[in-house]
Amino acid sequence: MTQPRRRPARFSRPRTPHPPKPKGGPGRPPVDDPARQAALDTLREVRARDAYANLLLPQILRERRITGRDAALATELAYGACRCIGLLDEVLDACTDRPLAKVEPALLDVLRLGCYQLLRTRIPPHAAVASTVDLVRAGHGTRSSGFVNAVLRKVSERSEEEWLDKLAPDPDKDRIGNLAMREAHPRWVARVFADSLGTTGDELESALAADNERPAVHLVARPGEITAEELAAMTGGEVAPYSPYGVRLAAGAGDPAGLDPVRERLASVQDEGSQLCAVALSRPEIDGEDTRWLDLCAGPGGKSALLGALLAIQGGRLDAVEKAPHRARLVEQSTAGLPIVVHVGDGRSPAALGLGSGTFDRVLVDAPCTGLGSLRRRPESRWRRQPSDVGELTKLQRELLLAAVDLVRPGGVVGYVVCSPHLSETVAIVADVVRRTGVTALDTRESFPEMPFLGDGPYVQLWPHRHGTDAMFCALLRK
Ligand SMILES: C[S@@+](CC[C@H](N)C(=O)[O-])C[C@H]1O[C@@H](n2cnc3c(N)ncnc32)[C@H](O)[C@@H]1O
Repeated sequence: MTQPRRRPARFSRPRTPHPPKPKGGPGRPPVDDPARQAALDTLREVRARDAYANLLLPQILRERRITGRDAALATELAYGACRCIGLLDEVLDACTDRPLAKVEPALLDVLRLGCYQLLRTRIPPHAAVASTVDLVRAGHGTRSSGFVNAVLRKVSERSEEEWLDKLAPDPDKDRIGNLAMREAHPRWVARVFADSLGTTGDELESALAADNERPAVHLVARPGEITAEELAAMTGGEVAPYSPYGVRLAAGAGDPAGLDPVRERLASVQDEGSQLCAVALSRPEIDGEDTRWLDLCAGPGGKSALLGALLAIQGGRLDAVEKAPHRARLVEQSTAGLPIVVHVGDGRSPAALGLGSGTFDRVLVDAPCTGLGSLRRRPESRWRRQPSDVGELTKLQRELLLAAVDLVRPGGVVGYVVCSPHLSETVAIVADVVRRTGVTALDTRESFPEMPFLGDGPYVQLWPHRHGTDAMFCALLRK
């Protein structure tokens, strides 16, 4: 292994250039470090079984009764390390004498956990290394712990900034690659954001950085049952800036499922951007009847519940289609008591479900997508998604939107929504369907009257760094 050149530290965090060598032998008892063990188990399951960290870790914490500071540390380490797996691997690769692919996967998990602590937390380096090495010794013996100790000691010789200066592409030659590594995104995702924003400048950096922040939790107050102001007073949250039904919970407000209004079905958890896209469908004026609405991709039912509640007030019925039976059941649960009929089936074959051409006044297509607009919610997902996923999804999105245009009546409105800023999933799909069917693109910005920074239109692309919402895309079309 070549020793990286030392450079002056730019960060003020405490640094120990040479953390102590591991002590103790193979007979040492397993460590009692519930926070790091929980984080490590999460990293392992994410790698080995494609688990979702944001679903698995809360379960581990509950089962092991890990609370308070340990729970906070486990969360910071597990989510933080998952978010920057690619960056951690670049640094680790520079500190090992064999390719990372040849490192035993279970040891790689440990290295990632240790590397994250060294680069991105205030944990003193000697504590980060020693506690990580203890985890290895407990599970793998002294030989492996020696290897981990040696690699992490190398990592600890530089701060994150210094590693980035050494490893990131030259910004003058590859600005996107540089920002991608600095903000811990795959390069292709940074490219997608740059294409959608139309810049590789400071705004791209802000957009990438926003994915590394933990999002605020939003509730939606069910229309006709409770107002946003009442919900805010009951939950200690504050009325959200844009959605007429939104409440933003204070950071650290705890599990929203335990809040009284949520248990009593007066409210549910829903990103403010999702609320706005559902409400937008209801906003353009239409002539004549306005009582038959359709949600063509309904599971798990967040937007159906909001649309169904609006229809309960004005009179009408929502048909909700969902292909996956278990998700259709979730729609039924989340919309119980509302004027909604749930159909299990494929939205591309609506006739098989008894849904006729030209029968609906408004149709929502909240299509399956890459989810590149909600990376801040799913720590590991940016590294799991592949550019090759896009082709299959865009085919499905196009087919679903064409089916929606067929199902809406002349004069009715179709809303096309994805949680992604990828141009292939957004404007390219809509442009193609407009061209093929002759529907009219509405100025969708008019149906987001509360929102600033909506650009030139006619469609709406929300962004975490601009609006504090997920990066939802919405296009409204009139037949
Ligand atoms: C983005 S999610 C919808 C989220 C939902 N509108 C909400 O607000 O809770 C897309 C949904 O479409 C479903 N889906 C995928 N292919 C489908 C198809 N061909 N027909 C109907 N639903 C489909 C997926 O199972 C998934 O539940």
